[in-house]
Amino acid sequence: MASLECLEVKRLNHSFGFTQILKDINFSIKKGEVLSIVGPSGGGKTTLMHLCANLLDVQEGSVENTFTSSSFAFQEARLLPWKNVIDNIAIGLLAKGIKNKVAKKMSEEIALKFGLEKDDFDKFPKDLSGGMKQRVSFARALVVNPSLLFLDEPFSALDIGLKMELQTYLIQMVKEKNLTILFITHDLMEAIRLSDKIHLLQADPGHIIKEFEYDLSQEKRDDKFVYNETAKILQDETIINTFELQTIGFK
Ligand SMILES: Nc1ncnc2c1ncn2[C@@H]1O[C@H](COP(=O)(O)OP(=O)(O)OP(=O)(O)O)[C@@H](O)[C@H]1O
Repeated sequence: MASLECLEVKRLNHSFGFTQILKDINFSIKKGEVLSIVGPSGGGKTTLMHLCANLLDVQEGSVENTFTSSSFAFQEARLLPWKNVIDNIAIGLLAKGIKNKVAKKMSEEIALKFGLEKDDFDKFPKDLSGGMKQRVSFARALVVNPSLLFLDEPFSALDIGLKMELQTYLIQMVKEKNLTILFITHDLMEAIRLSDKIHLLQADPGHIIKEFEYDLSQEKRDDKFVYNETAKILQDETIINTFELQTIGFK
């Protein structure tokens, strides 16, 4: 039986003060899909994600979310400074009513899976590198086994090795657990590596101007596929205009 879990965005408009940020946004995400919203800086991607994730009140239009659970990872790890690595990871589990001892054990297991070491478990965020913080942030988001994961530029501050490692892990989760992802990025290569669908958000006000679809399953996408598809998309007239690539000599 097909899953009924779905996120549906209809005729969404959003303004801050007198400035319209989003205009007539429509899309839906089904269970197991990875949808990326790409677009230039300031175009309204984060605002759109916050509306979808119920972190911001909808002013006009609707967001219907029937996923059973969701979690987030952001560009900055947003860890609680007064909690150590394991306690930061365990937050969502404890909020779900899971017993302290079990939550701790689950957090330790996922911490190891995400490349943290036993020596790191008692460390506080101030004593972690940026990459370690992001590992903790991913572990915290995934330990609750979410049905829908919201990702807002979570890789942008990471080195290429860690980026690939975390992306490979996500792809594995999509395949094994049918994880659904709404992914915000301005990195086309990243979007092509991970997404079933890419929606291009043009700014002023932010609206979806074009959609791209990729059928090849993510675990089969090698570097050649990603480079070729990125080269192709960079020649797309709408992409060139949206990212204003002609002014920097890409044409
Ligand atoms: N709380 C707020 N109050 C007023 N203006 C805001 C608020 N949040 C965002 N904005 C404005 O809305 C516009 C879109 O911002 P948003 O962060 O959604 O864009 P973005 O596409 O995610 O950008 P980036 O890729 O740089 O993170 C920007 O002009 C920003 O200054």
